[in-house]
Amino acid sequence: MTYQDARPATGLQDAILRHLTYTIGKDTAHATLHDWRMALSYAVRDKIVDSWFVSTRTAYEAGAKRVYYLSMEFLIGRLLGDALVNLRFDAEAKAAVEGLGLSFDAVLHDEPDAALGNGGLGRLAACFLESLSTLACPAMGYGIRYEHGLFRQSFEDGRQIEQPETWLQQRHAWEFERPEAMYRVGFGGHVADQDDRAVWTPAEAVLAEAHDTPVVGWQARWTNTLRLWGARAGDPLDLKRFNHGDYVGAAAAEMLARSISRVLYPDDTTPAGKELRLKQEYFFTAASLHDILRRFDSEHGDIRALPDKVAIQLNDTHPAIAGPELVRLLHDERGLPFDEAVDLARRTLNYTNHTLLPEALEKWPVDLMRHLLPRHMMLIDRIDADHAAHFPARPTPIVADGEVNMGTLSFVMANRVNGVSALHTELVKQTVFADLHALHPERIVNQTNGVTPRRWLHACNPRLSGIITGAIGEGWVGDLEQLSGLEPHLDDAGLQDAIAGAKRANKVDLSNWVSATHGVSLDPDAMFDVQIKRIHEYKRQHLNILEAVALWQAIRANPNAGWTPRVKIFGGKAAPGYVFAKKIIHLINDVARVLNADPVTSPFLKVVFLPNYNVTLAERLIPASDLSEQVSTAGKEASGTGNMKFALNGALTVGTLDGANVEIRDHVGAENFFLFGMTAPEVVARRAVPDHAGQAIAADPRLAAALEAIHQGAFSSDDPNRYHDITGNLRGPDYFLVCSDFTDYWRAQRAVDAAYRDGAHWTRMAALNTARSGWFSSDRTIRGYMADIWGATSLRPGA
Ligand SMILES: [N-]=[N+]=N[C@]1([C@H](N)O)O[C@H](CO)[C@@H](O)[C@H](O)[C@H]1O
Repeated sequence: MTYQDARPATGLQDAILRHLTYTIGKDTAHATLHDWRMALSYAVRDKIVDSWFVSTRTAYEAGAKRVYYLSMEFLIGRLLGDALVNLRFDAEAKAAVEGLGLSFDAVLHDEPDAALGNGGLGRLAACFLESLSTLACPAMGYGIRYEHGLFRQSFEDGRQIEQPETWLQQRHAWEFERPEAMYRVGFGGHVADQDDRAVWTPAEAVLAEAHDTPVVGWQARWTNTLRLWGARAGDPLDLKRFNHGDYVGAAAAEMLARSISRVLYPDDTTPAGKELRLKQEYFFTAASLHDILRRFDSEHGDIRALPDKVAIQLNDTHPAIAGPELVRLLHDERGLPFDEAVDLARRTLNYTNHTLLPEALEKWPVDLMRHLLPRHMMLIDRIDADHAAHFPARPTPIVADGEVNMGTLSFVMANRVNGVSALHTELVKQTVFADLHALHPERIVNQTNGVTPRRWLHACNPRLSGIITGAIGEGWVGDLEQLSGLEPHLDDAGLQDAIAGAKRANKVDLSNWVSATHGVSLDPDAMFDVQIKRIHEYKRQHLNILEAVALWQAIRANPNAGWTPRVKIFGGKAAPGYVFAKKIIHLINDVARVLNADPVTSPFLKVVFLPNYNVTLAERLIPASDLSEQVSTAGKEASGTGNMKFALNGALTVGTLDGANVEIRDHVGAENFFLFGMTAPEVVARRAVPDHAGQAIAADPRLAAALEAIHQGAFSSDDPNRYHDITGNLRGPDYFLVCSDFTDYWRAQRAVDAAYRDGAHWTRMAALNTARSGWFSSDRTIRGYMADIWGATSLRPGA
């Protein structure tokens, strides 16, 4: 079967009207914006299905090796705009919708974000699926169909308020139910020996029901599947109880079952550690492995060929139970000898580590694991003993101190383990997995993260995208390293003006939106200095706001010193239980209230915290950004991916040598990057210095004054002691070295001010960031996984 181009035919307006009538059941006179958006979505979806069927058939007939990406999170965002761009229908759709007298923007913005993730890890999974399709690599994503994604964030008196997210309140246009793909997943119960085979009899079971979303690649030449599992009870209603008027009891089983896929745990990096979370992790992992083996059996005969035909990627430790579960399916259910089952599983599984934060590595109490998954606990002990037997000299136990270390389990059961940036991978070898690395020196490899250029440049920044295509053609969208072709053109004044003009127009759009939705007016000629990411101490949003306070004080002291007008824009959610992070949010809002009302300084400095940061808000903010804040304590941010999106869209980075910042600086050139702060080894050394914060404060009066203002309640006159926990921490332990990096951060920010005042120079640096960021495409990352980890190939010639 040769490759067949699956690109579809057109006539979109007719299709929209047909779906409005026959799928939505509305006539044009009564249709709502939502109806039109659904009709357009169905019309577009029809065209994706054609590519989907061809891709699915081609993969089957090729008997190709398949990649399975197991992730508790897929931070997808909206799909309509992305589908239109990948189908190359965005222009026609705009014409069709406007031809029907509607606003194209309004229709697109009617779609809720699919916020099925917390941050970078979840968004990376979504970018990876899109690149897997663009590269025509047969693959499936497996995850959970949460009824409620990441909570909605709003502010009340500057405090974060969480409300349930409700993306499924209305029909989700992009999914197809697959009731035929339904699996029973057991929990609890006991294990008995029958004719020297372990037989697990669960105490309870839920059904995992599949919902498929097609993932279309660039130019719709290939479409893979994202399969999300929804949980439901075997018996949805206990009629006897119902007939006895016990209505709650009658629905209890259904409620209990559905709670497994009810809501996403809102913790980024740090694990929830709750029993329900472990149930979620086993639920989707078990259903996915069942489905993978069913498909394998339908295509291939001998299970011993599994590693040749299947590569499974574990997105962090969340699906780490896949190791024992696959051994259970091969050994207990299919009768393979234990060692062979372990070997097959190990050659099929791979694990990505996304963080070094000790508190982020999942550890489950042995009692809980034994209670919930008795057979798996037995297998974990046996795998542990088996590994220890191979390396008696250097014990690296999976089970220790009454806990199951899911990181060690993932490592021991993986063929390849990878970090997500060059620095992170080295630190993984030197710290969290140093012992295991010594035992298995070939196992850890690096795959530096990437982002899809379709969503994160072509779709979200059409102005810059058009200019680039005008200069070098459109090949860059599918082959991002072609952006380097821009560089020889950058002396052309016309091109520079166009690039500067596009950035300013994006900033005007953002200013209009911020003023319309938040009542804050922003000067589009001011520098837009943006920090958008989850709120966490290691990401140091409090270093950024401390600098804002110091700058405010400096401007007040000398208003006519020729300050560079700057707007500091923040966005990001704090895990609901993370009190210190929520305090940082409150502080930023309190500082914003005071600074923005200050007639002396507000022409030069404004602070805005935009609520409910999500994928769609990122798509609005990043094209309008001049400065990207990547200021984490070196050695803490495994990679970052926002940093790549900003560089791609011509925002300059002020950042530390942490995560992928290091590689961004290498690619864009040190002269086009504002570096500051200690390196990872310097951080470790500085932390050992007694009273390192006190010393830094004593050496920098500006820092001392800013801290004192916060401490004295300058931004919380209604509650002067409100931030004593923050100032107490920064003047004391300051584990993330905010104070020790402050002086150099201030220096870097003043260098940024100076550079921004030279518009042509700034534009050139910005354009060089774009031209030299091609390597940070998730297509490049996925090619790396295909070659170095999965041994998978593209089914499209020349991909
Ligand atoms: N979990 N986790 N880890 C992260 C992010 N918080 O989601 O994964 C992201 C994706 O690998 C990284 O970019 C980021 O540095 C890292 O902290």
